[in-house]
Amino acid sequence: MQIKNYSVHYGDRVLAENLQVDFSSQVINVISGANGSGKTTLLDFIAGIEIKGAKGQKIDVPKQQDIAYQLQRSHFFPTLTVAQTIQMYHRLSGEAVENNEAIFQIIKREVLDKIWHVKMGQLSGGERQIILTYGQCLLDRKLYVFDEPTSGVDVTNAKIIMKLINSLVQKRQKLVILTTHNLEQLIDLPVRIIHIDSLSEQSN
Ligand SMILES: Nc1ncnc2c1ncn2[C@@H]1O[C@H](COP(=O)(O)OP(=O)(O)OP(=O)(O)O)[C@@H](O)[C@H]1O
Repeated sequence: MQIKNYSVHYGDRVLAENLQVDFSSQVINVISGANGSGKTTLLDFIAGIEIKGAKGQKIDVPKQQDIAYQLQRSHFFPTLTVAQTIQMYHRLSGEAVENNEAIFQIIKREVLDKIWHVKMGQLSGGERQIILTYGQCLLDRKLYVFDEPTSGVDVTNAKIIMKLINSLVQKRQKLVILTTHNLEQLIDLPVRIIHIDSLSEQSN
């Protein structure tokens, strides 16, 4: 998958100019860069959120209905329990993936079962992030996009989230793109790091 001739202009401010970004289906594609460098803007563009000022050519980007996009600090219904939240994802996706993939069963046993009847609004930020990532990974899509999925998450929970995301690539041959400021959490994982700032420098 590729984005070509990608430019973002906000008035006089040029965030990107004629960039080309290639994504691989063999590894986790990680977009890194400073605050405000345009990581979320690029994810929004890929996911089909229309952004005034952004344009580019999408090559082999799946249709919008084949993309799962998890926003940064996404919130779910705070009064639903974990069980009800997972049930909602099941209604969207069926239970086949959960039953076939060992990683789901491990996380269910080690993390979810302990908080199964707790309301989403009562969970810690890190716990909520695991539930939402778990739910996203239950969906059966071609492309999965995660905006800072481990932001504000402790080391143990970040590892769980990254294991889930990695299973999309390794076990289910899905295309995965994520952004992060925590490159150290990617050690030992098959990743391709795309430094958005240096892409901009190359095009200047
Ligand atoms: N509608 C808009 N008009 C002007 N500037 C905008 C608009 N939308 C976004 N921006 C600017 O674009 C820049 C890129 O934003 P973006 O959210 O993509 O950054 P980011 O790399 O994801 O940052 P962070 O690491 O802080 O999450 C920011 O400086 C933001 O202020």
